[in-house]
Amino acid sequence: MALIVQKYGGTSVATPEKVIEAARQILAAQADGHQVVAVVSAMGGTTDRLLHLASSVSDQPDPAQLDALLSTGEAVSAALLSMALNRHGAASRSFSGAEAGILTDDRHGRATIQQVDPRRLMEDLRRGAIPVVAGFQGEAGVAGPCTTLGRGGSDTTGVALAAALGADHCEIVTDVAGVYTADPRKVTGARRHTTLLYEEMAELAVSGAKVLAADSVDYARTHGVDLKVRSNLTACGPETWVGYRRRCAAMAAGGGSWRPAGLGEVPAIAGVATRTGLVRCVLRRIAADHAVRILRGLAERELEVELRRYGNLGTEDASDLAITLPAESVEEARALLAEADRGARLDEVHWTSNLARLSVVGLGIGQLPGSPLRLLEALRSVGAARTDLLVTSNKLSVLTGESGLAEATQSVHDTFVHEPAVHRLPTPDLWATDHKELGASVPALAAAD
Ligand SMILES: Nc1ncnc2c1ncn2[C@@H]1O[C@H](COP(=O)(O)OP(=O)(O)O)[C@@H](O)[C@H]1O
Ligand SMILES: N[C@@H](CC(=O)OP(=O)(O)O)C(=O)O
Repeated sequence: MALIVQKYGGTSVATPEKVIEAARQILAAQADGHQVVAVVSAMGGTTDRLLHLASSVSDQPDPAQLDALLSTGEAVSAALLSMALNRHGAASRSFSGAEAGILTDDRHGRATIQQVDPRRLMEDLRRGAIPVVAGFQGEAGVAGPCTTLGRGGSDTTGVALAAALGADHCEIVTDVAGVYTADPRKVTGARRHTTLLYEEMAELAVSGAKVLAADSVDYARTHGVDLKVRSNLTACGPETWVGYRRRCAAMAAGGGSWRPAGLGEVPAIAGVATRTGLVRCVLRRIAADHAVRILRGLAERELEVELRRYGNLGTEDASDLAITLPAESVEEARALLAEADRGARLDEVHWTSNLARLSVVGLGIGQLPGSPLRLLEALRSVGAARTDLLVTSNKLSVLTGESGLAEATQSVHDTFVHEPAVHRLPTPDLWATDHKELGASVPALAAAD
């Protein structure tokens, strides 16, 4: 019937029992007449253990060797899953990313998929076999060295294979039943979405909702791959669909009429997400050429840095510069500042660590008057620190302290998610004709699970 790519995350292959359960679900899909390509992550905790192992041998491991090491985690789970499938009589073999035809650029540790040649997988599918692909990895050009795609990269492997194989959709199998309005393990009352648009999911993912890796959502959007996020406990339970086509279908089934949010109406909230482990660096009164040198240096090193503020607070020739970066990048950033500082005065540098960014995502939320104020109020009501408010059309975000983050997130979720939602959808070309015919509105949120 359909060709489906099923990606099993680290939590879904964490133990031999879970590997066997994954095999059972794959076989059930095959028995239903579907062709399945499985993609697996390393068994839960393995990648962190391998990183730790590397650091106990070298404080600066060669990036290519680090990739060679990290890719073994996925190789283990792929081989185990194939064995479990074989044991139940299914033809199956495991593939490394390279064997599966995944070609990347050569940026070790954060490679980008450039091309996928799925012919070997297709041969196996034609023979009725079930290919199991090690996620998170590829090769830098044909017969090039092994590369890895960055944390959470197996999601991108699944989506890229689904696109290359022309699969019906890509299933992301994980330890929750879909995408919620906040991490359901941390926020009481988080509600599962039945459908989400790529744009909503992409903002949630970059804001820290780790249920899907941000790169995989971008890949899915550009290649038109529908994503189904579901629990590893059952293939028939609740789920969340991410993509235009599925939202259209859900709208058709929902009845009612769709309309964009009017001026002053509350847009639908996709969710609240947090990122921890951030550090803020403020440089006071630095000269413009110096600021440019620093920003250029950060960009050249490809450090993940957010420019939070750059502005002149009164004096003509000097401004304040505020940046936020993940704690892992601080050492490199400090070295860069010291280098850029040669000959300049940099005595007023302030570092603040243990920060978190708390974001509220919703299409059009930034254009709604008063919504930034409500975010600040929600934080104030629980005594949470708040600084560097950022407002974009689809997101409000603020820096706060890591301590008290749970309470702050709950308060912001209570404030925004329990308000009545009106659906505000972009009209990509794909929809231009469809939505008029469908003329339906969908409750974006299922009843709380
Ligand atoms: N908005 C959200 N919806 C669902 N899960 C979320 C959300 N935000 C964070 N999560 C977390 O993401 C986790 C799943 O991601 P991850 O641990 O990377 O799983 P996997 O091992 O399957 O890749 C969930 O257990 C949940 O705690
Ligand atoms: N093993 C990699 C790749 C991955 O995607 O893992 P998971 O699916 O468990 O998030 C990581 O830990 O980042």
